[in-house]
Amino acid sequence: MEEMRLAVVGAAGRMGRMLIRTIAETEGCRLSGAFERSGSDAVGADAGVLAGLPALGVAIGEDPARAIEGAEAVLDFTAPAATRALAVLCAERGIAHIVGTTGLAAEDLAALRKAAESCVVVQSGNMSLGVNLLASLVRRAAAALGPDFDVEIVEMHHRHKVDAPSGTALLLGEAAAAGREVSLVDTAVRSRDGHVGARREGDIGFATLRGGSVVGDHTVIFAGPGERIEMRHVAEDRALFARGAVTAALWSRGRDPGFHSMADVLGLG
Ligand SMILES: NC(=O)C1=CN([C@@H]2O[C@H](COP(=O)(O)OP(=O)(O)OC[C@H]3O[C@@H](n4cnc5c(N)ncnc54)[C@H](OP(=O)(O)O)[C@@H]3O)[C@@H](O)[C@H]2O)C=CC1
Ligand SMILES: O=C(O)C1=N[C@H](C(=O)O)C[C@H](O)C1
Repeated sequence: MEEMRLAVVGAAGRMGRMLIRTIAETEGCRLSGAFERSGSDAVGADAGVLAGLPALGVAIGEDPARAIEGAEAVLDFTAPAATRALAVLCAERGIAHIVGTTGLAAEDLAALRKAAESCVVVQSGNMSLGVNLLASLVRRAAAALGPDFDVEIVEMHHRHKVDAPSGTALLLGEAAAAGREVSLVDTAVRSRDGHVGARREGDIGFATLRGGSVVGDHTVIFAGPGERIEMRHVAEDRALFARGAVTAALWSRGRDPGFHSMADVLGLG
């Protein structure tokens, strides 16, 4: 079968460069296009060279429509505004949209679900196997432990991260809420500061740490009467996320339009 053609958005970013390297080393796919924000220093550079590889013959563009022309899937780890604009472009062309961008608001997710009527959308706050397996374990633990066990989610990321809580922390929070059969919107306490009062039963709390070069640490704590369970995932390398995104792109080939999570891709759904 012909290699699958993949385009990378936000190509000069931490994940963009990692995606270019991962595509180059993965059998069955090749980079067909890459673009960056208009005015970026990376525009015009060879995508391979930008990612620390030999030249790939794909120049970084600044016109999204041209960059995704001919692609079968677009890998998108950028920012919410860029993801929303791409959702429309991918839907119009029936191109699979693999979304790793975090910090998405409810309206952004609604736009992705709308786009999924016309193309495959795979969206996840974390594309790694480990985190998606952890989420299914958290769901089971939350269902088994019940309200005597308070759920707190602690995450730490590098100093450059702009959104909080992390997409992964929210994904794990959703898993805990699903296990308890409650809505995360109704139970989440996303930060605490000052005289906030005692913890309400059923709250799902989040705490955010930022610093240094931490790739991504997440701990889900179930704190009960006299005992505590901590479930932890440590990401040591961004390649994890890039490999997950490329796996999702390959999985999307030939599928009907629809909205999917990484758990669907990995068979953990
Ligand atoms: N789901 C997952 O598994 C993972 C998700 N992420 C998420 O991916 C996103 C990116 O992370 P990271 O790579 O570290 O961030 P970076 O800031 O390094 O990269 C983002 C890139 O996207 C570019 N960009 C932003 N807006 C646009 C636009 N409108 N058009 C084209 N390019 C644009 C940025 O350009 P500029 O610098 O000019 O703004 C930048 O080059 C974050 O939301 C992060 O949380 C990260 C890792 C794993
Ligand atoms: O911004 C990052 O770096 C990461 N973002 C994702 C998140 O918000 O959870 C995934 C990973 O933890 C790295």
